[in-house]
Amino acid sequence: MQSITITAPDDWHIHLRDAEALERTVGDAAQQFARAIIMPNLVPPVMNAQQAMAYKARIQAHVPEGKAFEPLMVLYLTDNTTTDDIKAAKAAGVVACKLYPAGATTNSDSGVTDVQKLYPVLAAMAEQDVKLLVHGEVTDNHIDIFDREAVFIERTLAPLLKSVSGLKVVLEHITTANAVDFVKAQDSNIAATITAHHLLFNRNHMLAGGIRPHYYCLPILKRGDHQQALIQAATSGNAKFFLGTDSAPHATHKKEAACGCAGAYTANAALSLYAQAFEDANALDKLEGFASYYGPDFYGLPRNSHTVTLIKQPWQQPEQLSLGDSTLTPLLAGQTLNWALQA
Ligand SMILES: NC(=O)N[C@@H](CC(=O)O)C(=O)O
Ligand SMILES: [Zn+2]
Ligand SMILES: [Zn+2]
Repeated sequence: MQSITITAPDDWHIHLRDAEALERTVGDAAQQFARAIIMPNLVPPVMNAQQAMAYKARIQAHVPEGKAFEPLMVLYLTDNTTTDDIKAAKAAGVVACKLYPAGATTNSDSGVTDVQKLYPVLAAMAEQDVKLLVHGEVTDNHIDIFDREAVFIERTLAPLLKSVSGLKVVLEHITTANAVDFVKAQDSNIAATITAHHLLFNRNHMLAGGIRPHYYCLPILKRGDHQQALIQAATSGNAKFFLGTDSAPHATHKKEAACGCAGAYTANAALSLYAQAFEDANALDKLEGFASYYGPDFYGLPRNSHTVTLIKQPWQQPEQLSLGDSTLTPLLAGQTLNWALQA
């Protein structure tokens, strides 16, 4: 049987939510990954060190017996974040802050309305070596949803990088050739995460032959040529591109709705999905760098010392998974996945 053994991977962008969701989300994440960057878009958001540490403890309480899983905590930047918040966060072990342009995505209403006003806070982050993680989309109604990432890069990210020096920035869940080209052209302080679903799918999967809400996430799936650029970047061995699932649970009834929520749940099958994408690109030998080396290297953390093995053994992605009192539909529900994580 074909198999591949790699250094244990980490997830550099995941949504675990809170309360009764944690049993599902933490269980799945800990099965697949040794560490994860925990997104702070709770309601209300994780805005200070104290909230981050309390959230971390709630996550840790749900790590299954016998599993080691380290949540890496992130603050949610608002118009009111101060340089003192950054110092306190750093002292508490928070590794990054997340910039959500207000209104850009799920639970981003408290996000930043004017990024320039935040430059002093970003400068404090650079000084303290707290990373900036960015949801890179503009929110203007008149900008086409398929162009929002490219416009954000030009209009917001490029000036930000020129104005705040020394800041380490991850452009999260990139979806376009524009983002790939931009990140490649910057110095080593700028990197990007790529999801499994943006490697495996393009907007045809979501829209041709019927509208498929479980493929709807933000930034939205783009044209096939953008997908090809992402595959090329992820499998190139360029250390600026690394794994971030953006696994984001929403109850099934909230996705299969007249106004469905944005987010794809991939945590329970993350490594199977990435292995498929890399195999399809004939690049399984590049999976370890992408999944297990470049993330910790960028964050200045040690690589994991244990390994995991993936075997080519078909299994069926469940139709539904429990999520507290509700159910969620994972990506590719009911379909056969070729790669399995060895227990
Ligand atoms: N990616 C998504 O479509 N949704 C994420 C938010 C985000 O990462 O933008 C969520 O929290 O549901
Ligand atoms: Zn996002
Ligand atoms: Zn996300």
